[in-house]
Amino acid sequence: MSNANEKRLAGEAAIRYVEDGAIVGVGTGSTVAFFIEALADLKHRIQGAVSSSEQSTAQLKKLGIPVLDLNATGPLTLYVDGADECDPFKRLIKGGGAALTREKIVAAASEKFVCIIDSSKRVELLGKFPVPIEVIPMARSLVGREIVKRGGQPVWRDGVTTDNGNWIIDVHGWQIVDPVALESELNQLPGIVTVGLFARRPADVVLIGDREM
Ligand SMILES: O=C[C@H](O)[C@H](O)[C@H](O)COP(=O)(O)O
Repeated sequence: MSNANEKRLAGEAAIRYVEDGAIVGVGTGSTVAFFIEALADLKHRIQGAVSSSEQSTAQLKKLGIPVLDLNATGPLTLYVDGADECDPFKRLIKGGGAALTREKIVAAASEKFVCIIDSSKRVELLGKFPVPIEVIPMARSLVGREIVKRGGQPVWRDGVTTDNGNWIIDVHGWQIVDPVALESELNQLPGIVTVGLFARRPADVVLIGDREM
């Protein structure tokens, strides 16, 4: 089966976690786009969605799904999002689409995180996909030097500005044996807004195509 078909199946399968009357946390990316399409069929049964990016907001609005402000909703029951890599413990690399900061916020506000992927995203060890890090622009070089000290090769995603007005550094060359420790350590560095490791708060459910991992 092609990756696109698996993404579609995963997006559609995640619908079974949506409860009547829910406010659904919605991630970003090509897999989530299938979920949003399927969610539109249920739009009269939900209150709306909290979006993790301008891209998802545009799609949600186009399909007539109300987009709500996280500050007004309180905790969410469900967050659905894709990933760039997923290890056997449901720990993830995210941020290939530069939406990692809002994604991590909405994930943190949600009781259950359902991650939807195609089988190419499954790995034993995280790190083949470069780890995205959102940085405050003036801290780009500082953060880059800190990454080099930790054995990574930082590459500035030149030309990309996040929805929050920041920049992205992609870190190549890490084989991440302890993603929780690395995420915690990087979170302490001045200038880093968000690390694209979702290990301290991994997914609760991973759907690869329409089957649960
Ligand atoms: O910033 C983007 C997100 O973290 C996406 O969830 C991730 O890049 C996966 O995207 P896709 O579903 O397009 O492979």
